[in-house]
Amino acid sequence: MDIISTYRLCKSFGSTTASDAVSLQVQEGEIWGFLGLNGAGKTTLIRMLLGMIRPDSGNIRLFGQELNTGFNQWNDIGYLVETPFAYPELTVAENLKIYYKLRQLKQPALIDEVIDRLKLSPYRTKKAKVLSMGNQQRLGLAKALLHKPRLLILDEPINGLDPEGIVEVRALLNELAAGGTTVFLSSHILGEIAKIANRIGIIHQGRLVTELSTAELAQRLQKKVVVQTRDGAATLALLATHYTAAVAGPDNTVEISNPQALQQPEQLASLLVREGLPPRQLQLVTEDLEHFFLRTIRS
Ligand SMILES: Nc1ncnc2c1ncn2[C@@H]1O[C@H](COP(=O)(O)OP(=O)(O)OP(=O)(O)O)[C@@H](O)[C@H]1O
Repeated sequence: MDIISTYRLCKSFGSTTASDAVSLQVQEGEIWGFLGLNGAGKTTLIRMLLGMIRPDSGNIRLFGQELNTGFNQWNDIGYLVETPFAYPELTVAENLKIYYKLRQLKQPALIDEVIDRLKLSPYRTKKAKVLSMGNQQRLGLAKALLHKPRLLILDEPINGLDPEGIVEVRALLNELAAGGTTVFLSSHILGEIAKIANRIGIIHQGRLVTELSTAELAQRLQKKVVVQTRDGAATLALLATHYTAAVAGPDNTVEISNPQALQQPEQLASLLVREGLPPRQLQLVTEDLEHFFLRTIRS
């Protein structure tokens, strides 16, 4: 079942189109990463999903039910949008207790459970205002997870976390997804989202430019063999007769992206040796995510 489904969702602020006919589907147990530059429209879409702002047109279904018509699934949703808000003078445990009461929960053990899960035990009796940014983020996640929602919506959840914190959040989200929780998260950090999500949507200027699984992403990243010998011009002339996609690269290198060269670089090496141009460097290079992202939003 689609846990989230949007159809041609539009929202403008004056002359700025923040959401331009966005249609997307998120299935149960997926970690769906919403990727875009600052101002691309991620928060706007998340706020529409949470009913915080109304779309100008289009349609949202959560758990198969239309959002505008008597939607009452909020107990199944946890969220963290933008900076995690906490009552600064209250302790971590007290902050969670407020959410516990607001959500009208009936299992006191949930608070300890979530404190433990988010590794907040050492800070339990510390006031929220003295927490580091990373721990404030954890407290925000703890609030979002307190009631064990089926759908977790997180806007930039790894902002402010140190590398260790990022690894922990990634493990936590994987664990939740393995247990059937659906996670929809936004980020502008490409490398991280590729590691956390199993599907990625790229948004640019309010438009969903592409949507793909992380496995598809790995396939779509451009690959090339980069060769360097003592004579760049001669190497290019030689390789261009054997490989259609041989071009001059920086620093006297030659770059070849033919599948044949990618699959059998040893043949290419033998050819160079035979012709008196033994390679000083022969490397299989995969496009980095930053480059893929820029290529995608520009196309
Ligand atoms: N309430 C608003 N009033 C006017 N313009 C807005 C409002 N909210 C968002 N925008 C504009 O809509 C566009 C999309 O903003 P949005 O916050 O959704 O982007 P984002 O991808 O979440 O960016 P960021 O990563 O910086 O949070 C931006 O140009 C922003 O300035």
